[in-house]
Amino acid sequence: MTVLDSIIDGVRADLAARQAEIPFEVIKERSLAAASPRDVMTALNAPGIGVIAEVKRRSPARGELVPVLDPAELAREYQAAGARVISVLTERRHFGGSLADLAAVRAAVSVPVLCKDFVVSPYQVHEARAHGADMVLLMVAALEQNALEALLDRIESLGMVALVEVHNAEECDRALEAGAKVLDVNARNPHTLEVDRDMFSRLAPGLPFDTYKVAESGVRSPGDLMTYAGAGADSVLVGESLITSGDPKAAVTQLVTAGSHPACPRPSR
Ligand SMILES: O=P(O)(O)OC[C@@H](O)[C@@H](O)c1c[nH]c2ccccc12
Repeated sequence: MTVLDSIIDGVRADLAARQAEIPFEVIKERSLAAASPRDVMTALNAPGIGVIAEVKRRSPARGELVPVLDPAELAREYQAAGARVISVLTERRHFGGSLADLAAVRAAVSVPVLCKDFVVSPYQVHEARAHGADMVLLMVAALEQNALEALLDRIESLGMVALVEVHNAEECDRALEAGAKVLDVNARNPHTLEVDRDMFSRLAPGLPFDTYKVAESGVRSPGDLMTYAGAGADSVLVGESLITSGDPKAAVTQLVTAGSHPACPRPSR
């Protein structure tokens, strides 16, 4: 059993417990009654290379990242430093997150918010929206093709944007086939947790020019952002290196500054 398999098992068990408490119809009503989604595409398409900054308490690879983390305060710092979208890890068992973290961040910032979880059921899409999500992650590696398509449609029908995560060429084809408009190439292999920073530059040339491209995982510095920009990334998604930097606001500022520098390569879109 790979790391991804065991995470998904835990996600399904937690999901079953929540479903036993709140019926699908109720969570659906709450998602429809929530404040309208924010405009993700306009935020992502601002000039220069974008920074999506992640609120992440722990990781399967590193354990706890910092002892006390106030998600709302951290998100405010990310926004003040110029992050375009704030990603919130909501998975509990391996990342220490929660839907409460998502709601707290959504209330603290005015930029769009990404729900980062292992979504396997429509129930989770409605939960995400009910807690303020504007964007929802779908991992191709965790989903059969028909589930991927159905979840993507549901995310869009609620006015949100799907961030579709891929790790290889076959997953890129499946994501595009499903109609993904925003793709993220995760340099971390979800089965082994190993980071391969060349993954983006191998996959990006095969993607349509009008697909919005996010490079994800293992971004440590403005240099990494420039490298990904040179390979065609429109935005980078960064978690761990911000959280552990000691000064997340300064770390985001450095990335945003590099991404808007005239010498930074521009995507061709
Ligand atoms: O902390 P990093 O190395 O900057 O990586 C962030 C992000 O890519 C990582 O949290 C992630 C990528 N895909 C995921 C899927 C689920 C949970 C988490 C993730």
